[in-house]
Amino acid sequence: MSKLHIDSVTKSYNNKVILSDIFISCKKGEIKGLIGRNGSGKSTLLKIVFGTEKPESKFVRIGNKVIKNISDGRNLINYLPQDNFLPNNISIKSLINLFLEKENRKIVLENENVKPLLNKKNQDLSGGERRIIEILLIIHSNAEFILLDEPFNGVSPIVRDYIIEYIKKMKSSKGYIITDHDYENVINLADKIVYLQNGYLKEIKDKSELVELGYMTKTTYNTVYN
Ligand SMILES: Nc1ncnc2c1ncn2[C@@H]1O[C@H](COP(=O)(O)OP(=O)(O)OP(=O)(O)O)[C@@H](O)[C@H]1O
Repeated sequence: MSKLHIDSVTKSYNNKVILSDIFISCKKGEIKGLIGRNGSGKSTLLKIVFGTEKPESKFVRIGNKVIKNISDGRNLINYLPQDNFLPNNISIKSLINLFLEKENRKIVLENENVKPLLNKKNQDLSGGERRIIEILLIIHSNAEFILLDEPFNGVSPIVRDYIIEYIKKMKSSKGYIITDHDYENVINLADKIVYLQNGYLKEIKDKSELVELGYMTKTTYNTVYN
């Protein structure tokens, strides 16, 4: 079974260590939830794994293949950035044809949420509509491992639920690392939760640890979980 193995990730900005010798792995069929306070380095970690940010050190491997840059990871790892990444002035239909391999297009072209948008241009979509298109393009790429940076950002509850169900439906064929401030849904969706703080990753075994770690107040925890 394929496994994404990420090791020895170290990154500093302006002499401040953001990531200190990070290790994280993900198996096919597994969803890892990555949470942490604002500025803890979650996006930086995902960008480094994908290859758009340069670290001081990293070791990324899928199966026996070492991934040193974006081209090594082509068809193996894909990444949904926090911010919109699709070009403007191009119809959604053309974007689907451009981004996806032929065999993966039909399922997206025939998706009930996508169909009404096919002839619209990217810049004419609402934020939530754009996020659905972006997520579907990433999930239906040939990549075996998917990194999702704030997939629920700016989407209404109904769209968020749709995305959650969609990821669950697609779970068996891919591995996911997901980060989002919608921690409740990340926690519900993920098989394992890791918490990033002060450059280190810690596996969360019990949600109550999130209070001890200062991620949420006891009041919020009691309101949400008790
Ligand atoms: N290009 C950059 N130059 C300098 N500092 C940066 C740069 N990119 C990120 N940082 C800093 O690195 C830290 C981690 O940023 P990052 O975006 O990875 O955090 P995050 O956990 O994803 O935050 P959020 O949850 O707010 O999106 C922050 O303190 C940020 O200011």
